[in-house]
Amino acid sequence: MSQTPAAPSSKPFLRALGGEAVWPPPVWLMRQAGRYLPEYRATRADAGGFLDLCYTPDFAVEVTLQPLRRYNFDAAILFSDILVVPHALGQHVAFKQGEGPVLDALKDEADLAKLDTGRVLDHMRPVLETVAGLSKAIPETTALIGFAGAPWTVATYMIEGGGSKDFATTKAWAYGRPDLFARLIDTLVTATGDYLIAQIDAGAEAIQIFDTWAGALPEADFMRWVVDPIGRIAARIRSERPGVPVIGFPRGAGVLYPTFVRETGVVGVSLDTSVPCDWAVEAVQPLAVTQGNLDPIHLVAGGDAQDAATDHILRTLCGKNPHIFNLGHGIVPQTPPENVARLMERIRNAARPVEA
Ligand SMILES: Cc1c2[nH]c(c1CCC(=O)O)Cc1[nH]c(c(CCC(=O)O)c1C)Cc1[nH]c(c(CCC(=O)O)c1C)Cc1[nH]c(c(C)c1CCC(=O)O)C2
Repeated sequence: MSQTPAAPSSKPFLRALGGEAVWPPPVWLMRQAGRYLPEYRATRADAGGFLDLCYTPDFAVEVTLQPLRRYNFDAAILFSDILVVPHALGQHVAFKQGEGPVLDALKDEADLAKLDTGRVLDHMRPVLETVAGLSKAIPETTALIGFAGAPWTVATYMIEGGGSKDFATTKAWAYGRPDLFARLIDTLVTATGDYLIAQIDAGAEAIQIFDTWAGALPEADFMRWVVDPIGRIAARIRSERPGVPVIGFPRGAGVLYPTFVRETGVVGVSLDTSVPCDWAVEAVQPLAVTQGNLDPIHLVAGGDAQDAATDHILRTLCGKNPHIFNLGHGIVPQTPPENVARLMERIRNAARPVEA
């Protein structure tokens, strides 16, 4: 029996992930829902705590839609956080205003043994309800992105008990007790895979896996703790939910970006701000659909410098090869919303570069 090929999507973001050099390039911004928007701050105040916002579908749907209303982005990203996975596994997680996340740090084997993958999907019910609500609420041409943190980055928060400058405790586990650390990573691969498959079943059309701290590891450990776990999650999605594109974000991977793409099999890869665009055209675009990589601080500074940096990405990464316009990391709270409007206008009105 021959399979009917899927109808080409009317969603520019999904067309780009399918390999089409869409013009103007589809655009969304990492952390597009957040504190730079006054309407986000108002909803967050109504919700109470940050986790209440994540676990109350009406609020979470509302804050996901807020940046779409202003800027008509090509994709919506589920409003949640990467740290709902440790929370779902039974670890204590809190978000303190002005302090960022605080977790009860995992100290030993006994703490590891308490993590329970069996409770993840039940815990995530409200988040999955948000995904289902969003898939009905977003405009027809907007794609819905589900996401999770990568095992390595999530493990750093679980072991350090929050943010960290040098990940010294996590690295000491990874290097000194790789057997124990592998158990944590395996737990996260299972929980994250279950959670992402459930997001797809609730309506997510693409998945992004955030490995914010991938660049902290030397090569051999990058292969073992970044590439291998993300590769296993991506392979599971390919086999259990074929056709749903996965975007990896191995922030700080540098010259290992091509290796990351080849070894994980991701369809898309998000380039951080430090990746030179001309290098990415040669080294990464033949292997995957790229996304990125405007410095989020350009959206703070604004003006001609923002325009010039935007044009550089449009002229190099876009037009010839499929590319999704985005930032190289999340938008920051001090961003003036009018600079995002300026960016959108610049991208949507740009003339397609003439092919050399
Ligand atoms: C490392 C990481 C986290 N969370 C995330 C990452 C990976 C991406 C990256 O590197 O930026 C991912 C994330 N966090 C959030 C989203 C929502 C969707 C979106 O992008 O719009 C996404 C995709 C909401 C959030 N997650 C958080 C906020 C701010 C919370 C508030 O309203 O006070 C938002 C909107 C809190 C958070 N969450 C995290 C930290 C360190 C903090 C505190 C620092 C900060 O406030 O930015 C962990």
